[in-house]
Amino acid sequence: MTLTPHVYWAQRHEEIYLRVELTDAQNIAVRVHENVLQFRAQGHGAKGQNEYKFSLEFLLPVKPEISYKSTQRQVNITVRKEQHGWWERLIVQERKPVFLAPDFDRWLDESDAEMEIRLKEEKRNRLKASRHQEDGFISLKTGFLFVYNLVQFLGFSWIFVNMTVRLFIFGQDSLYDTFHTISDVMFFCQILATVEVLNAAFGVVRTGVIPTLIQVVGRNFILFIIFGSLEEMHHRPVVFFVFYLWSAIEIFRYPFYMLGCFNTEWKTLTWLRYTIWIPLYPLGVLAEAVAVIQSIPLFDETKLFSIPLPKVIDTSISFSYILYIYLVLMFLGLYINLCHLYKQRKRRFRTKKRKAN
Ligand SMILES: CCCCCCCCCCCCC[C@@H](O)CC(=O)SCCNC(=O)CCNC(=O)[C@H](O)C(C)(C)COP(=O)(O)OP(=O)(O)OC[C@H]1O[C@@H](n2cnc3c(N)ncnc32)[C@H](O)[C@@H]1OP(=O)(O)O
Repeated sequence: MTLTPHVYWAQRHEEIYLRVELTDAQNIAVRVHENVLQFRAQGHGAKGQNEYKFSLEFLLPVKPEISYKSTQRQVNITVRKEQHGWWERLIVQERKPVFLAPDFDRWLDESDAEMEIRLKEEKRNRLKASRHQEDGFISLKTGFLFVYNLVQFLGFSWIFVNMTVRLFIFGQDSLYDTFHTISDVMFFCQILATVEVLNAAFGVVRTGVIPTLIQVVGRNFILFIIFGSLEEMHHRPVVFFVFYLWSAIEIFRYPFYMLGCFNTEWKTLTWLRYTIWIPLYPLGVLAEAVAVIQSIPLFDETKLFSIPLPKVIDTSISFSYILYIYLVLMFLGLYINLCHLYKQRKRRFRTKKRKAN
């Protein structure tokens, strides 16, 4: 005697779903030939562990390729309709066989199914639109970062090359007029560098705000307050050392970022970006500290930026006190940024190694 399993069905405009109630089905044979689906399998059904089979002649043409998935409780079969449309019933015979019933878990009537299609379509369109928006934002961000890094690279390269050439041509004399030849471009680059704090704050780049703030505020303090406001500092060799050390890292850092904008890297450049800060950063802070120390008597003499006290006391608080505090802050800043750069270096080379494995 042929045993038939319970079969439940539902449809969409493009597909037919069949759920065959057989537990632990094995040796499943299912195929569609000339719109007739034939199914045979062994499993546990309404009549216990047995071989079960059934066949269905579909009402309208279907594609011969079918897909099925057997789970512990049932076999799910998906058949694709030859033509997109809604069928009034599943099979050719008007009287449905007793083993066949609607699958109410998946059942939709035609208007529900149309609504489902519309919702899917809308979801797809929304996804597409947000992807377009995202792509637009990413390319705008990449373009902005690339131009920013390029401008900084050109600025710092000009500074570095100019100072090197002048050193070769004028020797020691070039140390005394660095400020006059270089300061305009350095002012421009360092004002522009405040963009890096905003980039970090608004998540445009993946980096911490504090290290960037320390870097930008630290340099701008030296550039604008110590060098910019005291003419007596302009001819000191310390300007040369500070500017040279600052630009020496930037001629590697910015091209590294430029390549990063296109997800590209040049290993030597990456190594230089994450390595030469090791000698340059402490030397840079040392040069900046020398500049601050040299400026202290000048601020005392000129009383520039001193804070006046009430007339009866007839004195003022010299700016040099602020500079002593700043000297302490500098070494605190140096410590924070050395730790940050060390972490960034470890992260970069660890990731690279993992990728290589
Ligand atoms: C709170 C204020 C208190 C003020 C107190 C003042 C204290 C004073 C302390 C003074 C210390 C300053 C001394 C300093 O002036 C001395 C010198 O500069 S000497 C010369 C040597 N200097 C250096 O080597 C430092 C150079 N500067 C830097 O490295 C950065 O400015 C720093 C913030 C320190 C670290 O950079 P960052 O955190 O950004 O690390 P990464 O380069 O690894 O970048 C992280 C990821 O972000 C991507 N990124 C970053 N910037 C850009 C960009 N412009 N364009 C594109 N992409 C960018 C980068 O690719 C990384 O992405 P991923 O991880 O995906 O690779």
